[in-house]
Amino acid sequence: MNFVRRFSPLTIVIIMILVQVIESLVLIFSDTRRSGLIYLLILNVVITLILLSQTRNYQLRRQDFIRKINDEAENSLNATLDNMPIGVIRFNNQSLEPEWFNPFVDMVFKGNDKIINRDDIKLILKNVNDDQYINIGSQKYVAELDSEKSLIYLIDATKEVAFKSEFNDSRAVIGSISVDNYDDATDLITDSERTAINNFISTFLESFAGKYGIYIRRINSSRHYFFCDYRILEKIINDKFSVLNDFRKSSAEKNIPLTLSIGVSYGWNDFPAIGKVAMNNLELAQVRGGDQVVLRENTEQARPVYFGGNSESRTQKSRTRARAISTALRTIIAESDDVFIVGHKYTDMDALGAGVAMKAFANMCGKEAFVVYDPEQLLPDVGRAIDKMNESSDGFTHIIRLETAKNLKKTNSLLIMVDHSKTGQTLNFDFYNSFEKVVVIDHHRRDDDFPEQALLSYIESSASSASELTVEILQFHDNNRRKMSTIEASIVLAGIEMDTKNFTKATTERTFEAAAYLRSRGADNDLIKMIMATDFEKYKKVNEIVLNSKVILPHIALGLGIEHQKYDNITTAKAADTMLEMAGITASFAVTQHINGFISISARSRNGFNVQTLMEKMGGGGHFNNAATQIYEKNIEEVKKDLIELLKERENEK
Ligand SMILES: Nc1ncnc2c1ncn2[C@@H]1O[C@H](COP(=O)(O)O[C@H]2[C@@H](O)[C@H](n3cnc4c(N)ncnc43)O[C@@H]2COP(=O)(O)O)[C@@H](O)[C@H]1O
Ligand SMILES: [Mn+2]
Repeated sequence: MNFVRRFSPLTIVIIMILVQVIESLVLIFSDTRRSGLIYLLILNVVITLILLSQTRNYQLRRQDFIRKINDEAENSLNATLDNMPIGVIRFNNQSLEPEWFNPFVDMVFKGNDKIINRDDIKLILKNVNDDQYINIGSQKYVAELDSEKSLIYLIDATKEVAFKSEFNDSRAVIGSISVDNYDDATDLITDSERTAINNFISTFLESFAGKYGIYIRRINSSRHYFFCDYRILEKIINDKFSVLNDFRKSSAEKNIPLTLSIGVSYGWNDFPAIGKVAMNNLELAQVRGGDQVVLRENTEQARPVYFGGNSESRTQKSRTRARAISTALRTIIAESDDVFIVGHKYTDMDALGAGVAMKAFANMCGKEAFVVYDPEQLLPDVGRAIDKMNESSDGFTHIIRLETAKNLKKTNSLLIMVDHSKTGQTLNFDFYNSFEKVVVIDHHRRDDDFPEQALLSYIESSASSASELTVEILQFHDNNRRKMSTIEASIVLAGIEMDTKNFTKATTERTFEAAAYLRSRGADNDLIKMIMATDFEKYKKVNEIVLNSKVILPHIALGLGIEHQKYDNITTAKAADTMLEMAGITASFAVTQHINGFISISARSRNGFNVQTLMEKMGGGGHFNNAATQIYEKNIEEVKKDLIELLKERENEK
């Protein structure tokens, strides 16, 4: 009968009426007495009432049961919310005030002696969007947002963060240390003196390794390798690779002009790749002038980080490298159909001079060569030099416009980039990109953005100019007595004169040797003066900036362009040059609005003041004593403020 309880009262009444009808029919047809029918009716009514009462009891019990289950479920959900190690916060999405939160949230914030408020909600929401860990007290949390329900879930990630940092700390680090100028310093000394220098180097580096717990191995007198994990590297980074300064000072005390170049890389698992990046970094540290560290993680997207670079590049006394480059370049030119030479954007006299010398070199190798310029980016002195070239000889001087060069270029042509090594600075990127074979000859410290397909690169940051480097390469050609005209020699010498400010800056004995060679090829002083003469109006604009200058910090001059006036590169550069000539000034900065809209800084310095790293911090670059940058989307005042802040930071670091 149990199943009957599940019927509804109406169903039971209908069933019982049917039963009554059937029973009545049976009795009528069996001729039974009328009183029997009445008894039967009464019996059915009683049965119906009993069944209805049972059904009602069943329904009531079922509701109680469901209610009880619901109560239990609610209690257990509340207990879970109360006890689970996840914070749940409901907030008002207009005011951001917390409306409800579970005890875990209370515990997180009470642990910090406070109750969660709208500022906490704001902070959490900011970090949800930035995908950051949230620091609350000593713990770290990740937050998930259910924006539809205005709910925040707060998950304790302290252990995860600790594990991650443990994991990162154990990354492998490989480093290579090279002693700069070791060969020059030990060239003309006795064996016992050399042994003393070797001992000094080994003892110093062993004590450096001991201090940090590094494993170090000597490969030869001037080269060491070291291994450690990232935890140790981090300490060395926090000390800003003070090993560089310590080594420079200790060797100076011993009257040995030595510095260190260090290449370091780190990463997971792939040790050969980490080692290779470390070696590339060492090469970069050396070509940037030595006395510095280049650090880059072994990942595709990692960018190099530089430390040091606090001494000017030392001159390589030996010209062995120039000879080797000259030989290698002859082979590359011999295998090419012809040669195109480009300088940097707004090609200057040094770039043009180096181009003319390389054209002569290619001609000596029996190949046709073209120096490419862009009439849209023509500086006045370069324009005058090109006009002079065109006046002389047969009218076709192989100094050609970019558009002509694009048409002449063949699949097997060679591109020589002179006076720059950043693809972003090349005269025209598409033109550069159309070459499969590229050679780089430059006197700037090497940076990233170096041409990937370079077959050969000759970078000597201690050289005065690119023109000087190319003259040396030229001199090592057996055929060097031929194929350089007076006007060509004059342009190359003008290039050296421009970068050395008439032999008063960055000159070495090699600069004068190159100049003597050019003089022997007929370089003409009057011609050079005519080419390099300053335009009268430009001179006035240079003075405008100089007159608007101030000594902003001890020995540091800052000149500003006049508001709403625009200046070209050379005017700004010349103003910085002029300010540096003033008594007591060791660094000068000219800040102007460029004719192309951006803000331009030219920076010049002397006496160990590194303007290159300063300009690098502002997105530019250049040399130790001669650097610049271009800044978009800021005005002169903002740039001036940033520059002064960096200069003050530099003062504090000293
Ligand atoms: N964004 C950059 N990244 C890396 N390096 C950069 C960047 N922008 C500039 N540089 C390099 O910084 C130095 C200094 O540049 P500058 O513009 O201040 O000065 C150069 C020329 O404008 C200037 N110059 C050219 N002709 C003359 C002239 N007739 N008289 C005086 N000054 C002149 O001389 C600087 C030439 O520098 P060089 O090419 O390095 O020899 C520079 O290295 C930029 O490449
Ligand atoms: Mn140049």
